[in-house]
Amino acid sequence: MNQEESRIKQLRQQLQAANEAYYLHDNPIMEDEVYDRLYRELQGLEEKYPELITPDSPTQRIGGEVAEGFASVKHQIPLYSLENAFNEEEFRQWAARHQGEAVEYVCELKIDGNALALTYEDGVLVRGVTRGDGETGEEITNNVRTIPSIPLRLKLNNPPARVEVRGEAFLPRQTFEKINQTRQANGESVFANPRNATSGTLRQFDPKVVAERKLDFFAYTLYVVEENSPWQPETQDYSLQVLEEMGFKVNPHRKVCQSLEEVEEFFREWEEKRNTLAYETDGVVVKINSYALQKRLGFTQKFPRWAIALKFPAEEAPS
Ligand SMILES: NC(=O)c1cc2c(N)ncc(C(N)=O)c2s1
Repeated sequence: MNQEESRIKQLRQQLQAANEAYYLHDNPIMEDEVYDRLYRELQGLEEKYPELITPDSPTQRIGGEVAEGFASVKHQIPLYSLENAFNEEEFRQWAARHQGEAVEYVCELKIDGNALALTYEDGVLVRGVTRGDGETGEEITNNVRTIPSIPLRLKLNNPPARVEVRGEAFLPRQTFEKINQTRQANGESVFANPRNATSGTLRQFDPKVVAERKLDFFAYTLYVVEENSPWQPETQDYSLQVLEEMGFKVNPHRKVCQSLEEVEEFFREWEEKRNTLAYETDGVVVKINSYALQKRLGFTQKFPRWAIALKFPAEEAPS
């Protein structure tokens, strides 16, 4: 490897580490002007040696020309919807349907955004698709690549051949407010809420517009497609740990619960605290932790039997 190649490799590692610290851990390790200088040096070297450009280089996030439209793509693994429970009684009824097993639950915050399906092959992001109707979505890979908290390459040395990740793209409240202020200043219509603003942004034809909006992403489902991979998780809680190791942002406010009472305690805690968060959450997703038990319970026509969304009461509109 000649001197320029090793400099390119070093710059990519430094910029990737800086991105991760800033976007995943909200803990910058580099001043902006240093980042910009290193980024420009990498761009210069890649312009000089275009054959050395790789799809996961930090300079390749805002690629693609303006799309004409989005292709329809069938999800390899459908994105399921969740059954809702609006009160404790409905939650208890759901739990009674599979009671009798010593069940461990995982409670996660339900993020009020737009679900995305990501596909990685040999550790590299190859496709990003909207939820659509759960079976078929829109292929928006160039837009997904601009989301800083979505890794272009998994941080694993020996990644599985194929990995499917699901999660929620969202806009933190402050980012949402800024977008609406800009739109208002430009005489454009404003978005009603962060979820609509996220949806409108994901379906922009110009990736540069998407990049400016700085969408964020929490991963919450991992499918390691090959059976005997060392990364094959057996529980939801372990899946979330593997997703973090892979370089995804995973919501930290989650809890493994050994009883229904613990689940209800987690729900009440976050019903109280949710307005302290930088993003909107409309409930708690409760899943049975064991994948073996999830598999045994399976799905109804519409929902997994092993998960439920406990919805927070709708907030009073500000008077
Ligand atoms: N429709 C679904 O299956 C889900 C939807 C969501 C959501 N909006 N936010 C968080 C989770 C999660 N942590 O599992 C899920 S799962």
